[in-house]
Amino acid sequence: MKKINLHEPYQPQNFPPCVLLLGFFDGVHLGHQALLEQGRKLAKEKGIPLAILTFSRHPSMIFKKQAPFQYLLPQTEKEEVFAEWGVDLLYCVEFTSRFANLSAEDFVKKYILGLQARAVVVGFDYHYGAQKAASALDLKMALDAICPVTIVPCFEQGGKKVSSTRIRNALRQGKMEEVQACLGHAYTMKGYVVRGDARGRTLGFPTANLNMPVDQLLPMDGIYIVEVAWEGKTYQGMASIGHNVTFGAHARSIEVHILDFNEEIYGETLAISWLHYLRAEEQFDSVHELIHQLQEDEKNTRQYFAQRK
Ligand SMILES: Cc1cc2nc3c(=O)[nH]c(=O)nc-3n(C[C@H](O)[C@H](O)[C@H](O)COP(=O)(O)O)c2cc1C
Ligand SMILES: Nc1ncnc2c1ncn2[C@@H]1O[C@H](COP(=O)(O)OP(=O)(O)O)[C@@H](O)[C@H]1O
Repeated sequence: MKKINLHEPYQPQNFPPCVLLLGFFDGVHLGHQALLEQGRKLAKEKGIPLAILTFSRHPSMIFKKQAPFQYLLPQTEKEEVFAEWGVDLLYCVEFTSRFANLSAEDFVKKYILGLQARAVVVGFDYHYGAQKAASALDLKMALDAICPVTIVPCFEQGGKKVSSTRIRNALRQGKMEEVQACLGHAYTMKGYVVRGDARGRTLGFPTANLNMPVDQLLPMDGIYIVEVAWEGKTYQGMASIGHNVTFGAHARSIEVHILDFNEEIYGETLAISWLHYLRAEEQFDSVHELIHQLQEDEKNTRQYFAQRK
């Protein structure tokens, strides 16, 4: 996949004809995947590259005072997913005031026809142009005669629209099964292992402490059943997102105890998949009670995986 950065006003270049998908695609959920499927099919039929027009940062960053934006999937990982889907070209626009103020007509001229689109695929709720005033239907009416526009209908799960907002809300409530149903796979984040207080091993439950992602949305605080991928292997585990309240005020940390595992892995990168919310973090009166609870968590975790088989 070739990535081409664009900054309004960009210099016209010799772009190849393409099938163009439009959108931000945060999380690349099942709704986004429906667009990718459709785009891939059209690109194959026409024998031309599949391209995506997206933004280097989330548009809300220029409208709201909220940096860093917390993504469902950090940009570099999203690009890896696009490449796996067979996307050939990624047009990445820096979302600036100048870009946001383009009229709908200018956007179509510069960023659809200018990028040599021969077919366009958008979702049913797509909007574009200044104040996002133009809709997917407007795009179809403006463009269809010269460049066919496919509008992908609403993709639902459990009778409700799949959207990045819905996934964010579910993450904030620890509803990991709903998140997974919308994504088509478990919510996953990558992090490398940093040192903690070296207390875990004394409890009989060593925990790999992960560096905190700065730009990815965390699930709600609590204790979870997880899967840990490391060096091409997958391990069962249980993880905590919280403040280790039993031991006084700590900054929020992500810690994972990997079952049936005993290796030093400081500095290693792990991918944690969040499968199921077990319980809230508790403040125990004694270390002994915490250990007892960790043993219970382990029992529940093993049971979960045994039943999943
Ligand atoms: C599955 C799991 C459940 C946990 N539950 C709690 C809890 O309920 N209350 C709490 O204070 N700490 C909880 N912790 C965090 C432990 O306090 C923490 O892992 C321990 O203090 C070791 O810290 P260290 O890695 O910095 O040495 C939990 C950790 C894991 C892995
Ligand atoms: N089963 C395991 N799960 C997680 N980490 C483990 C495990 N076995 C050994 N380790 C190693 O032990 C370290 C955690 O031990 P711990 O006493 O909790 O120290 P720290 O507070 O530095 O995390 C991990 O970072 C990892 O290198």
